[in-house]
Amino acid sequence: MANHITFIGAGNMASAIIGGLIDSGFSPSSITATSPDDAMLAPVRERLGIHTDTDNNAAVSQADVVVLAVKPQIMRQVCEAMRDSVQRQKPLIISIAAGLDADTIDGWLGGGNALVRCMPNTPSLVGYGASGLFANTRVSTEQRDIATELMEAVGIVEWVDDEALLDAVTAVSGSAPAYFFLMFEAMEEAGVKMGLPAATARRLAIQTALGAATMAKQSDKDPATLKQNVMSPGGTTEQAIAHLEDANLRGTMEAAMQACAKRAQEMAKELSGTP
Ligand SMILES: NC(=O)C1=CN([C@@H]2O[C@H](COP(=O)(O)OP(=O)(O)OC[C@H]3O[C@@H](n4cnc5c(N)ncnc54)[C@H](O)[C@@H]3O)[C@@H](O)[C@H]2O)C=CC1
Ligand SMILES: O=C(O)[C@@H]1CCC=N1
Repeated sequence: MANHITFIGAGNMASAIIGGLIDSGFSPSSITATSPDDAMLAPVRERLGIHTDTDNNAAVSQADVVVLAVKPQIMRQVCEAMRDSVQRQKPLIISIAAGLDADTIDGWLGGGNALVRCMPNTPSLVGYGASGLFANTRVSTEQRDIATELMEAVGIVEWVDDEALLDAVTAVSGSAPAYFFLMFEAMEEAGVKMGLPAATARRLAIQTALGAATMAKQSDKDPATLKQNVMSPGGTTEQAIAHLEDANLRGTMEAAMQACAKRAQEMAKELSGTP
C-alpha cells in the first residue's frame, strides 16, 4: 500500500474515498487533503483526523500517490500549478475526474507520469463503491496494485484496457447512484399518494433496493430470473413490470446512459482544447 496519499481537493468524492479508506483501517496520518479554502478543510480535518494543506505543492512533495479530485473545469489550472513539484516527486497520479483523458492530464503535469484514471462513485463512503480504472503505459505492476488496493478499500474495482470505456463506466456506476436515488424519490412519492406515511414508504423502498441488490450479488441466478421469481402468474408484479416495459424503461435507461457518456466525451473535448 502507499506510504502517503495526497488528495488534491476535499469535496464530496474525495471525502467519500478518504472516509472509506479510514473505515477500512488506513491510517489518517498517512492522508493529506488540500483545498485553497481552509474553511472547507476544517470539517474533514476534525471529522477524519487527516492532515490538510492549502498548498497543493507542499502536499504533493510528501506523497507517493496523488489523487486529483477537483472539478474537471479547474483541473488544468490546478495541474499546471503543480507541474514542478510533480516532476520532482514523480508520484503515482490517480485522476478521478469525469471525461478528462490520461494524456491530457499527463501533459498538464509536464508529461512522463505514471497515471491511473479512476471513475469511482459516492457509495465509496460506506464501503460499497464501484470503480472503473485505466492505467497508462508508465504505470508499473506495483503501482497498479496500489491503485487496486486503494479503491478496493472502499468497494469493488474493475480495470478496463481501453480508456474510452471509462465513459461507459461513468454511465453504469460513476453517475448511477443518482439514478437509484431518483427511483427512491419516485417510489416514496407514489407510496405517499397511495396513503403511506413518507417515512414508511422511504424505509420500505430503500430496504427493498438493498435486499434486491444483495440477492442479485449473492445469487447464481441472473437478474431476469430473479425478477421472474417475483412475478406470480396472474399476480400483482407482472402488472407493474408490464407497465414499466410498456413505458420503455429499458430504452429510457439506455438513452440516459448514452447522454451521460456523451457528456463525458464533450467535457474531454471542451476541457482539453481539442476541436
Ligand atoms: N461526485 C461524484 O459522484 C463523482 C465525482 N467524480 C469526479 O470527482 C471530482 C470531484 O467532484 P466532487 O467531489 O463532486 O466535487 P466537489 O466540488 O465536491 O469537490 C471539489 C473540491 O476541490 C476543491 N478545490 C477547488 N479548487 C482547488 C484547488 N485549486 N486546489 C485544491 N482543491 C481545490 C474544493 O474546495 C472542493 O473541496 C470531479 O472531477 C468529478 O468529475 C467522479 C465520480 C463520482
Ligand atoms: O456528474 C458528474 O459529472 C460527476 C462524475 C460522475 C458522477 N458525478
